[in-house]
Parts: sequence; structure tokens; C-alpha cells
Amino acid sequence: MTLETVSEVKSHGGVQGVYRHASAATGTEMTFSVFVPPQPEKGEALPVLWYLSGLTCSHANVTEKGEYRAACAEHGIIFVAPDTSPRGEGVPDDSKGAWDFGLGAGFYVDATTTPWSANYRMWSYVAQELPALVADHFPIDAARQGITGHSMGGHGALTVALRHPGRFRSVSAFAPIVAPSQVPWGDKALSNYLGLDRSKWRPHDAVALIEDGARLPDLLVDVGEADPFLERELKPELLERACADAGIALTLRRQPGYDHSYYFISTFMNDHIRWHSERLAA
Ligand SMILES: N[C@@H](CCC(=O)N[C@@H](CSC=O)C(=O)NCC(=O)O)C(=O)O
Repeated sequence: MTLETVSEVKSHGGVQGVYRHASAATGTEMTFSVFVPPQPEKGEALPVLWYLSGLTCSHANVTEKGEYRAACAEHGIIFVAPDTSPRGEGVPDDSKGAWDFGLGAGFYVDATTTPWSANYRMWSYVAQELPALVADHFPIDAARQGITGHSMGGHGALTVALRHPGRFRSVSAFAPIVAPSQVPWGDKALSNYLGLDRSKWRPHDAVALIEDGARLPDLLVDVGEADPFLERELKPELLERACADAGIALTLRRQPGYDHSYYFISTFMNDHIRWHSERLAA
């Protein structure tokens, strides 16, 4: 698979890159970013942390505002940030231009309905195509993978981890949507991308997956108490209850005064990278 380098720049002794490729999953060009920390030995395989972004984001939001590079350089972790939807000419968008559906809002599912199913195949993209591409081009140790994400991307991180037991040694999330079947953002996205049969939504709902028997090793989640989406869209208490019932060790931290923004994410990014580093150590 061919990879085009959009940019590469030295940072914290490593290289922050942005790359583009033709995606078979989405039928579009896709852009993603990768930070490779300085390697003690050339050719050494390093652990990788996947970061799935939220509504309205591309790879650029976390790359520019996530403040992950110092910690990734310290702990020797490769950081990969995909886009959140297909883009480009002919890719359909929300008919009213809403920001919570369509472009920038792929919800990490393979759409099954028209017109979305032609391009909106972000599940296949982040769970299969991109991992294979990254493994071909970067020095990752596939046995040491972690995954995290924000909001819609927290939902993506949780569902990808829950449905790939054994792939990820470490899982965390920032302000995740935990039960998309039960909140307005998820209801809109899943009904449009997957149709009205709600049984088809369960594989894309972290709380439903846990209720249906899926498990994680353990889990770190941060939410901001001043997040305007907390009560209506995020509902961390549903995850708390599901994890308690399932015996999943959830560390849920409610951070006073913090909102939903990258000011919140970047504040706790070091904690999350440390969490992953402890579980990804050789
Ligand atoms: N454009 C909206 C705000 C949308 C927003 O808050 N997006 C979040 C993710 S929300 C859940 O998935 C985000 O990360 N935005 C990018 C950023 O750089 O902050 C509005 O205007 O209200």
C-alpha cells in the first residue's frame, strides 16, 4: 500500500508526520498523522497508541492541540491519529450541513444505508485497513497496542477495543459517548448509517457490548464536570454501571471545572499516556 508524505517535522527528538493514501475501505483519499519518538536503537519496534478523534475533527485537532508528544517521546510510544470520516468530491454530507453527522462525524461504523454505505466505512478503516498500513510503514510492535479517543472517538476506541479482545493491552477515553443508542448524537448517527433496526446498533454501543459479554482488561476515563455534553450525550454513569455489573476495573475521574475541549484533553493527556505506557512496557 502506497503512502504519500504530506509533511514531516522534528519534534521532541522524534518525527511528527502527516500522511495520505488511497483508502480501499472508504473509496477516498484519507489523511492521518503519526508521531514516532526518538528510538534508542534503529529498527526497534515500539508500542503504538491509537487516538480516535471526535465530531468535527480531522487528524489535525489532536496533532496541533493534544500535547502528547513530550510524553510519547519520554515513554517511547508511537501515536497515530486518523481522520473521523471520508472526505472529498462526491462524499455525501448531512443535508442541512449539521456538524454531528456526515463529514467529520463517521462514528466509526460501516454504514449499511444509502447514500452513506459507499464511503462511510470508518469501522473497516480504523480497525483493519489503517492498522495494516501503519504496520507496513512504521516500526510498531503489534503486540503492544493501546487505544484512546475523545467523545465520538472515545466511543470508537471503546467499541474497537471491546470487539477485538487481546489486540489492545491498554484502553482509555476522554469524555466518551458510552451508549450511543441512548443519546441524541448516537440516535441520529446510528439510525442514518445503520438503519432503524436497533439490534444492528448493539455492536457499536460500548454499554450494550459490555451487557452482551464483551470485556476489557481495565479502563481509564476522564470527564469534565463542566462539559456541556455530559448529561445529555456522554452519560458516564451508564458506563460506570455496566462496568460494575461486568466486573471491569473502571477508573472514572470526574474533573471539576473542565469542559469538552482540547484544554481539557491536553490537561490529562500525560496521565493517559502514562496509563498506556505502564501497560505497554515490554
Ligand atoms: N462545532 C461545535 C463543537 C463540536 C465539538 O465540540 N467537537 C469536539 C468533539 S465533540 C464529540 O465528538 C471537538 O473535539 N472539536 C474540535 C476541537 O478542536 O475542539 C460547536 O460549534 O458547538
